[in-house]
Amino acid sequence: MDSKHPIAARNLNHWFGTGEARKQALFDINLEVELGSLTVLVGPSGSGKTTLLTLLGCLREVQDGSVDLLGHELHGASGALLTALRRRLGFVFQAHNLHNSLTARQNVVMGLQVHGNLPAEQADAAASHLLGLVGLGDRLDYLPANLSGGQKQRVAVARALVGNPDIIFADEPTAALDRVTSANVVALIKRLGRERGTTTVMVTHDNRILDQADRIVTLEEGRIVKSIDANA
Ligand SMILES: Nc1ncnc2c1ncn2[C@@H]1O[C@H](COP(=O)(O)OP(=O)(O)OP(=O)(O)O)[C@@H](O)[C@H]1O
Repeated sequence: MDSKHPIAARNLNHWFGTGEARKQALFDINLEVELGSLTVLVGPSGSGKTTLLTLLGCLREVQDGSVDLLGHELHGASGALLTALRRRLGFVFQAHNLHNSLTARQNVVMGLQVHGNLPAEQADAAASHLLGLVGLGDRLDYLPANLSGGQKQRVAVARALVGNPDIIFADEPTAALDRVTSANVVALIKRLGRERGTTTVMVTHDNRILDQADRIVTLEEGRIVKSIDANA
């Protein structure tokens, strides 16, 4: 891999549908993401942000062009390689996909299980620690049904981060969070970037996050129309 860029997309195009209904959603996307940085994708509804995020995150098949992720080409990659790469990624999407029969802590522990078998005590401790960091230290044993939307979102954030991923992909992760919690989540992501070189790519319209971003990439009608390096 180009060690400075855990993600590099080149001449990336993407289409949905077939025949008459076939419609191009992304046009000639070129993007390099710096190691340990926070990159934010913005743009109007339907501009292709989620499509791009899911392509970079191995959640959608690359049809045309190239994505180099952690030193591996995703275009034409085998299922086994994609599975191995996904284990190195953390995802926060709006549909939290929490398990309703598991407590907050057990849900976060699930985020560790793809990484092999940590002793249960250590896994519990890591999950409790992360839940404490997102302000849910007093809700460890609550079921999702007894948590608010914002609290469930925080559980999803903790689950994405607990496995110490190389890259975090997040779609509006702070949408349902209050100001303080949102700031905490962003501070945590920034700290992971500094201390562990964790790279984050996030779709968001949250101004509090835009202020903290290293790069802001604007999409319009499937094209990158602006890319601002906030540190330049
Ligand atoms: N599964 C799909 N099948 C067909 N078309 C799709 C599919 N997913 C997205 N699209 C289309 O691709 C384009 C980009 O959608 P995408 O969800 O990436 O936009 P977005 O910028 O994330 O929007 P939003 O901010 O509303 O979430 C849109 O025109 C959308 O209708």
